[in-house]
Amino acid sequence: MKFNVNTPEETMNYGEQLADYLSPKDVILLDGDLGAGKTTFTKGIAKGLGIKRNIKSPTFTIIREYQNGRLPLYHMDAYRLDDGSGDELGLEEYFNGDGVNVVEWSNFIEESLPKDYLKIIFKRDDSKGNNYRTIEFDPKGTHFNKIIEESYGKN
Ligand SMILES: Nc1ncnc2c1ncn2[C@@H]1O[C@H](COP(=O)(O)OP(=O)(O)OP(=O)(O)O)[C@@H](O)[C@H]1O
Repeated sequence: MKFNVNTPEETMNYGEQLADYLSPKDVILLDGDLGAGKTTFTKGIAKGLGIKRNIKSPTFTIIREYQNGRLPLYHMDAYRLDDGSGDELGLEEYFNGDGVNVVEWSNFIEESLPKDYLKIIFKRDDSKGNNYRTIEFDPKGTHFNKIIEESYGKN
Protein backbone atom coordinates (compact mmCIF):
# COMPACT_ATOMS: atom_id res chain seq x y z
CA MET A 1 0.00 0.00 0.00
CA LYS A 2 1.42 3.36 -1.02
CA PHE A 3 0.25 6.93 -0.37
CA ASN A 4 1.27 10.39 -1.54
CA VAL A 5 1.49 13.11 1.09
CA ASN A 6 2.00 16.84 0.65
CA THR A 7 2.57 18.16 4.17
CA PRO A 8 4.36 17.06 7.37
CA GLU A 9 0.95 17.01 9.07
CA GLU A 10 -0.29 14.40 6.61
CA THR A 11 2.74 12.22 7.34
CA MET A 12 2.07 12.59 11.05
CA ASN A 13 -1.55 11.63 10.55
CA TYR A 14 -0.52 8.36 8.96
CA GLY A 15 1.60 7.59 12.01
CA GLU A 16 -1.19 8.56 14.37
CA GLN A 17 -3.66 6.35 12.50
CA LEU A 18 -1.34 3.36 12.88
CA ALA A 19 -0.86 3.81 16.63
CA ASP A 20 -4.30 2.53 17.63
CA TYR A 21 -3.57 -0.88 16.13
CA LEU A 22 -0.13 -1.41 17.65
CA SER A 23 0.66 -3.85 20.42
CA PRO A 24 3.70 -4.78 22.55
CA LYS A 25 6.61 -6.37 20.64
CA ASP A 26 5.62 -4.83 17.32
CA VAL A 27 8.67 -3.94 15.22
CA ILE A 28 8.36 -1.13 12.69
CA LEU A 29 11.24 -0.40 10.34
CA LEU A 30 11.53 3.05 8.80
CA ASP A 31 13.58 3.37 5.63
CA GLY A 32 14.31 6.44 3.59
CA ASP A 33 16.70 9.30 2.93
CA LEU A 34 17.57 12.10 5.29
CA GLY A 35 14.59 14.39 5.71
CA ALA A 36 12.20 11.94 4.11
CA GLY A 37 9.86 12.00 7.11
CA LYS A 38 10.83 9.09 9.38
CA THR A 39 10.93 11.16 12.56
CA THR A 40 7.80 13.06 11.55
CA PHE A 41 5.96 9.75 11.14
CA THR A 42 7.25 8.60 14.55
CA LYS A 43 5.88 11.80 16.10
CA GLY A 44 2.49 10.73 14.74
CA ILE A 45 2.80 7.27 16.31
CA ALA A 46 3.76 8.89 19.62
CA LYS A 47 0.81 11.26 19.47
CA GLY A 48 -1.53 8.34 18.77
CA LEU A 49 -0.11 6.46 21.75
CA GLY A 50 -0.75 9.48 23.94
CA ILE A 51 2.91 10.30 24.51
CA LYS A 52 3.28 13.96 25.41
CA ARG A 53 7.06 14.32 25.14
CA ASN A 54 8.57 15.78 22.01
CA ILE A 55 10.05 13.10 19.75
CA LYS A 56 13.56 13.79 18.55
CA SER A 57 15.68 11.92 16.04
CA PRO A 58 17.54 9.06 17.82
CA THR A 59 20.64 9.62 15.68
CA PHE A 60 22.99 10.71 18.47
CA THR A 61 21.60 8.53 21.25
CA ILE A 62 20.96 5.29 19.31
CA ILE A 63 17.84 4.69 21.36
CA ARG A 64 15.21 6.92 22.92
CA GLU A 65 12.55 5.57 25.27
CA TYR A 66 9.15 7.17 25.79
CA GLN A 67 7.27 5.64 28.71
CA ASN A 68 4.16 7.65 29.43
CA GLY A 69 1.75 6.58 26.67
CA ARG A 70 -0.70 3.69 26.17
CA LEU A 71 2.40 1.59 25.38
CA PRO A 72 6.11 2.38 25.75
CA LEU A 73 7.74 3.53 22.53
CA TYR A 74 11.34 2.57 21.77
CA HIS A 75 12.79 4.64 18.94
CA MET A 76 16.14 3.35 17.71
CA ASP A 77 18.75 4.22 15.14
CA ALA A 78 20.81 1.19 14.10
CA TYR A 79 23.26 3.20 12.00
CA ARG A 80 25.89 3.51 14.68
CA LEU A 81 25.88 -0.05 15.95
CA ASP A 82 29.42 -1.34 15.61
CA ASP A 83 29.13 -5.03 14.93
CA GLY A 84 25.87 -4.93 13.03
CA SER A 85 24.18 -7.48 15.26
CA GLY A 86 22.40 -5.22 17.70
CA ASP A 87 23.61 -7.32 20.66
CA GLU A 88 25.20 -4.38 22.43
CA LEU A 89 21.84 -2.61 22.55
CA GLY A 90 20.01 -5.64 23.89
CA LEU A 91 17.76 -5.45 20.85
CA GLU A 92 16.24 -8.86 21.49
CA GLU A 93 15.02 -7.71 24.88
CA TYR A 94 13.35 -4.69 23.34
CA PHE A 95 11.79 -6.75 20.55
CA ASN A 96 10.40 -9.26 23.09
CA GLY A 97 9.48 -6.61 25.61
CA ASP A 98 6.53 -4.46 26.60
CA GLY A 99 6.54 -1.75 23.96
CA VAL A 100 6.40 -0.73 20.33
CA ASN A 101 9.78 -0.69 18.56
CA VAL A 102 10.52 1.80 15.79
CA VAL A 103 13.85 1.20 14.07
CA GLU A 104 15.62 3.47 11.60
CA TRP A 105 18.43 2.16 9.37
CA SER A 106 17.36 -1.44 9.97
CA ASN A 107 19.63 -2.71 7.19
CA PHE A 108 22.43 -2.53 9.79
CA ILE A 109 20.74 -5.14 11.99
CA GLU A 110 19.36 -7.52 9.40
CA GLU A 111 20.43 -10.64 11.36
CA SER A 112 18.65 -9.44 14.48
CA LEU A 113 15.26 -8.75 12.93
CA PRO A 114 12.24 -10.82 13.95
CA LYS A 115 10.35 -12.92 11.39
CA ASP A 116 7.42 -10.50 11.21
CA TYR A 117 7.73 -6.74 10.97
CA LEU A 118 6.25 -3.72 9.28
CA LYS A 119 8.60 -1.98 6.89
CA ILE A 120 7.74 1.57 5.83
CA ILE A 121 9.61 3.28 2.99
CA PHE A 122 9.67 7.08 2.78
CA LYS A 123 10.70 8.82 -0.43
CA ARG A 124 10.90 12.40 -1.53
CA ASP A 125 10.63 13.66 -5.08
CA ASP A 126 11.58 17.31 -5.20
CA SER A 127 10.44 17.60 -8.80
CA LYS A 128 6.91 17.30 -7.41
CA GLY A 129 7.41 19.92 -4.70
CA ASN A 130 9.49 20.41 -1.55
CA ASN A 131 6.90 18.83 0.68
CA TYR A 132 5.95 15.93 -1.56
CA ARG A 133 6.65 12.47 -0.12
CA THR A 134 5.49 8.92 -0.71
CA ILE A 135 4.92 6.49 2.14
CA GLU A 136 4.89 2.81 1.24
CA PHE A 137 3.83 0.09 3.67
CA ASP A 138 5.43 -3.33 3.24
CA PRO A 139 4.13 -5.64 5.99
CA LYS A 140 5.70 -9.08 6.62
CA GLY A 141 3.46 -11.72 8.20
CA THR A 142 -0.28 -11.93 8.85
CA HIS A 143 -0.25 -9.74 11.98
CA PHE A 144 1.09 -6.69 10.13
CA ASN A 145 -0.90 -7.33 6.96
CA LYS A 146 -4.03 -7.20 9.09
CA ILE A 147 -2.89 -4.04 10.86
CA ILE A 148 -2.28 -2.24 7.56
CA GLU A 149 -5.63 -3.33 6.18
CA GLU A 150 -7.39 -2.11 9.33
CA SER A 151 -5.53 1.20 9.65
CA TYR A 152 -5.38 2.30 6.02
CA GLY A 153 -7.75 0.04 4.10
CA LYS A 154 -10.32 2.82 3.83
CA ASN A 155 -7.91 5.68 2.98
N1 LIG B 1 5.17 15.64 3.46
C1 LIG B 1 6.09 15.70 4.41
N2 LIG B 1 6.23 14.68 5.28
C2 LIG B 1 7.18 14.72 6.25
N3 LIG B 1 8.04 15.74 6.43
C3 LIG B 1 7.95 16.77 5.59
C4 LIG B 1 6.98 16.79 4.56
N4 LIG B 1 7.13 17.95 3.87
C5 LIG B 1 8.13 18.59 4.46
N5 LIG B 1 8.63 17.92 5.49
C6 LIG B 1 9.76 18.36 6.31
O1 LIG B 1 10.84 17.50 6.05
C7 LIG B 1 11.54 17.23 7.26
C8 LIG B 1 11.45 15.74 7.58
O2 LIG B 1 12.30 15.50 8.64
P1 LIG B 1 12.34 14.16 9.49
O3 LIG B 1 13.23 14.44 10.64
O4 LIG B 1 10.95 13.67 9.74
O5 LIG B 1 13.03 13.19 8.44
P2 LIG B 1 13.87 11.90 8.74
O6 LIG B 1 13.53 10.97 7.63
O7 LIG B 1 13.61 11.46 10.12
O8 LIG B 1 15.34 12.43 8.57
P3 LIG B 1 16.66 12.06 9.38
O9 LIG B 1 17.07 10.72 8.89
O10 LIG B 1 17.57 13.16 8.97
O11 LIG B 1 16.30 12.08 10.85
C9 LIG B 1 10.89 18.07 8.35
O12 LIG B 1 11.58 19.28 8.45
C10 LIG B 1 9.48 18.29 7.80
O13 LIG B 1 8.90 19.49 8.26
